[in-house]
Amino acid sequence: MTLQKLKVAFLGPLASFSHQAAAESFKKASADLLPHVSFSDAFASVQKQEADYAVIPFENSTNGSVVQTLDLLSDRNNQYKDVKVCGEYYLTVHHCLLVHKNSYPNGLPSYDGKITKLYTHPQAWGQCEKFLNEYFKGVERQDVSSTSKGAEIVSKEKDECVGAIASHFAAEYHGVDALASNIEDRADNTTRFLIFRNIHADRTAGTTLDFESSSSQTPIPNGDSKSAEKEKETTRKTLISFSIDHSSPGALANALLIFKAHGLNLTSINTRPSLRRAWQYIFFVECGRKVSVENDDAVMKALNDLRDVTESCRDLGTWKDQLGVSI
Ligand SMILES: O=C(O)C(=O)Cc1ccccc1
Repeated sequence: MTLQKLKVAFLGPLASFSHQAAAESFKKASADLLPHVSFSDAFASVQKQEADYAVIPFENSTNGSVVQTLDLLSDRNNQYKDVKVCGEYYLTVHHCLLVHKNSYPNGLPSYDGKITKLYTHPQAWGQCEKFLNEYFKGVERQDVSSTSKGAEIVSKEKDECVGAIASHFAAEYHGVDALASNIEDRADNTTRFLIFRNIHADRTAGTTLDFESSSSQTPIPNGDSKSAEKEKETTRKTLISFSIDHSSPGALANALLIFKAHGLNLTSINTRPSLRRAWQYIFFVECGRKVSVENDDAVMKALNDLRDVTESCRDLGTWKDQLGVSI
């Protein structure tokens, strides 16, 4: 029997932050990491079971939610019905301002203001505002599909008046220089990546990976072994989306009360436009609970109750909290 390597989709090209997150979160598994040109391509790969997992940025500690990911999760055309979150990974993100090789050998002090265009992924601008305002105020900004793509463009661009925001790793990979390093506004700049899989797929990394050591379906151990004790200390997170009748007073409050009733602690609420009617929204609620025998079916019960008070609702997955865990 040949054991096929796991296939993990990420936003490419190689040397993007998503590549780094995929490599680190799957370092204990035997996995092929597969670059994709967009988040939607990576999601589609998991839906079609061409990839076993996808690692996708969900929010950044400086710049907030990644709206493209929320839009994928909105799944307005029902394209990704089997794709659910199964894990998360926190990556500390350090950005550099990249320029042509040897164009500024003396670094930032010798910078003469000649750069007229900068490239990066939309997520990165908001993480480096202070630096950009100080050195590149008014310079044209061009969104590209990934930070690594920006570094690649700088390496190929004949006109030397361009720069990109990306990692040191991307600088090395594409053969460009870092004019400045650690240009992020905050030293603790961290991106939370969600790990997605297809609920119908049988291939899994199983207990090799920290994030998959228990799923919402796994019965909670009730013994007094060390692992049972540890498991009880674990927080599980769940993501649920729903839409409500906006004309009905209290509709949102009623939906949120259901989380409280089942002991699910609300940790974040996001919205995206419903795109069915202007000024109406899809709500994304993330909640957490410490696992116990008593609350093992809390999510299922909450979803049942939510169906009575929402227009539509969807379980987007349950996974193990990695924030309180030493990784
Ligand atoms: O463009 C990349 O490198 C990505 O993986 C998306 C991204 C951009 C900025 C911070 C984290 C992830």
